[in-house]
Amino acid sequence: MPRLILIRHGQSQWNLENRFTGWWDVDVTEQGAAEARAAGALLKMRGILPTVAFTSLQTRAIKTLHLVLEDVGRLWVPEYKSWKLNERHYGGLTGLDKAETAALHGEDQVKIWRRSFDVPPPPLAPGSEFDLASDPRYAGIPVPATESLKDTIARVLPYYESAIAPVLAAGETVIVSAHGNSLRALVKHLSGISDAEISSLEIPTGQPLIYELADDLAVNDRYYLAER
Ligand SMILES: O=C(O)[C@H](O)COP(=O)(O)O
Repeated sequence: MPRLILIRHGQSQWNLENRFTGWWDVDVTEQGAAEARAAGALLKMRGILPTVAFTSLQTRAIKTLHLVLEDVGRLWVPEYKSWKLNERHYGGLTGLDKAETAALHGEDQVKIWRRSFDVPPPPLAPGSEFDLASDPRYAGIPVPATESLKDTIARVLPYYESAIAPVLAAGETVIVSAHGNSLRALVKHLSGISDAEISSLEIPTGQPLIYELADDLAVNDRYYLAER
């Protein structure tokens, strides 16, 4: 039977510093690496062993995936990376401290930027230190200036349908190591969460979220592995 394992990267350095990260590339902290190893140990203990892996082009998600796969003895499985699984782009908020931003713009405005469905943060200013136009991993890719969750869904969902769903339909156990908002996009679709309800869905770092699927990829069950 198809099975989907979703895991948000372990705590990142900018999660620790409470900074908006988005497409900026930061590493996991020691705690984040420990979260990933613990996730791998739990998957191994429960006998949930990935057979195909997907991740973004961002270090925190890639490293989390590799730490998990190492702990389950599956670094050898096929692995696919795509920018379409990147975190939502936080635009002009990239690098800012979330608390300082709330003090400057108000808690309500920051909550809208962080959790609304279709309101993007202000765009990244041209020439910003967080401009990724010259990053070789994005050569030929339309790097956004900012993204709402709706924008993120518009790139994550087609990738799920075209790249991930066919692998699941073949009966594989797929692990996707990604980010808070690119996974919220996926969970919104898989669990039929409304545009209004999605604002309250939070995905913790380093916790395997399991989807048990039917052969037609209908969702039979969804649970955090640590809670079952
Ligand atoms: O990109 C970030 O800052 C975090 O990974 C997710 O941020 P959020 O929880 O504010 O959406």
